[in-house]
Formats: sequence, C-alpha cells, structure tokens
Amino acid sequence: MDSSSASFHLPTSLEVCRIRSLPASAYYIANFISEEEEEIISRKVETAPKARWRQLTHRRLQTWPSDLVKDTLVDARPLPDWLEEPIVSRILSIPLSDGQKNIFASSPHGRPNHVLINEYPPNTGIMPHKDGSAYYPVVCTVSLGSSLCLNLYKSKEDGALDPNPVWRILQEPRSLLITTADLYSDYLHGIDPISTDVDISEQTIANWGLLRSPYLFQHGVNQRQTRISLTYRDVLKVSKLGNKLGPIFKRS
Ligand SMILES: O=C(O)CCC(=O)C(=O)O
Ligand SMILES: [Fe+2]
Repeated sequence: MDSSSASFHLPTSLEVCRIRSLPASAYYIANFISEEEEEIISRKVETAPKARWRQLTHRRLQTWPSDLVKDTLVDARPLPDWLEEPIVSRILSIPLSDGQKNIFASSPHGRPNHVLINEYPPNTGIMPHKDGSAYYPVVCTVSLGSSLCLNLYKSKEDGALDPNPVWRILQEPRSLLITTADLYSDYLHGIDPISTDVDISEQTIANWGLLRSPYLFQHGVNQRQTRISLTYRDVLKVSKLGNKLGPIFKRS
C-alpha cells in the first residue's frame, strides 16, 4: 500500500475545505482515506487484544498508546504503525492555507501523540462535552464504517447547556473532520444515541457542500450502522518518567 499523500487526492490546503458556516474553525475532508485503507484500519481495531478495549455502559473504546493519568501521557511509546500511516503523515502534509504550515506546526510535539478509538453501534452516542485542557486545541477525527451526525452546542450565559444543537456536522466513512480554535474551546459536541439521523438537508447540515455523497441523504435520513471514530490529539504533558520507561514496555 502506498501511504504517501502524493498518489492520493487531498485538498491543496485546509482552507479549501473549511466549513464556512461555522465559527472558527472546522475542516471536513470527505475522501481522506481509501476504502482499502478503511478496511485495513477497521480490521486492526477489531482484532486488537481484548484488554485494549474499555467497555462503557453502551459503548467501548481504546486509547493509544494509553490512558492519560492526571491529564498526562505517562506511556511515551510511539503510536503503532497502523495508526500512524497513512493518517498522521497525511494530516501533517496539508498546509493551513497555501504556503503555510500544517495544523500541528505550533503544537508542543508538532504532531498528534494520542488516539482515542470509539465504537458506536446504532443507538449509541456520546453526551455533549468539551475535550478540555489536557490537549492542544486541535482534534482530528477519522470516521470508519458508517455516517452519523455530530451535534454542536452552545453553553447558555449561566453555564447550563442549551439542549438544542446549534449546528450539525455529518461525518461520512473515510472522512477527516478537524475542529480547533473557538469551536474547540467555546462549544460542546455530542452524538445522539439514535438509530437514524433525521432532517438531513442542505439547510440543516453545516458541511453539506463538502460531503462526498449528499445524494445518499436526499430523503433526509441516515440509517446508522456501527461507526468507529479515531480521534487524534497532541497531549500537552508527556511524563519524563514515561520517556525513560518507554523502551522497556512491550509493544502490543
Ligand atoms: O466520535 C466522535 O466523533 C467524537 C468523539 C469525542 O467527542 C471524543 O472522544 O471526545
Ligand atoms: Fe469529544
């Protein structure tokens, strides 16, 4: 498999795939990985050692290289190859706008060092939340398997959550969504625990003009199947102890 971006049609800059109807800033690349790459990565996720999975009430997840301890990455092993290639090199290959640096150029480690993998069977979601201060404020989400809507919420003046989402982003399989800046810090995001996303249209989906297959949603619905998301972030604090211990941990 050729993991370089040269043979793959990526946008020339993030600016060309910015979701213009949203506050600063979100970017959506519909065809970020190929079907073959999606298949290979999905298989790696599914066949990871059982101990890698953490079961929540409705959903299960994996963290690579490990969970954070007090907002710190204590296990400084590099990401495994299948999480690194082709996704990380492709993210780093795209300039913000022509001639500029990539989205992680100013982050402490210059690249994502942590990946959270969430699996969402139909009728599962994630409560509205913010991702918090452990990370450099850039989240790169690669979706596998199925489409679903990510909701964006505003906090009310009194800090309470306004339960109606202000925007919805439709994430198709093989897409990359990047959220950063105000959208990262000032808004919450969540996924409804439903089997079918409804009321999907050009008017209600913020990234409609950037979708790969808008015709699939012409009847306004998206029947969900199991969707897996990989969220790439740069954890700000990496423990020095972890760095020293790193080489003696076995890779799994
Ligand atoms: O699966 C997604 O697209 C969102 C996951 C998420 O919000 C998180 O892991 O913090
Ligand atoms: Fe999140």
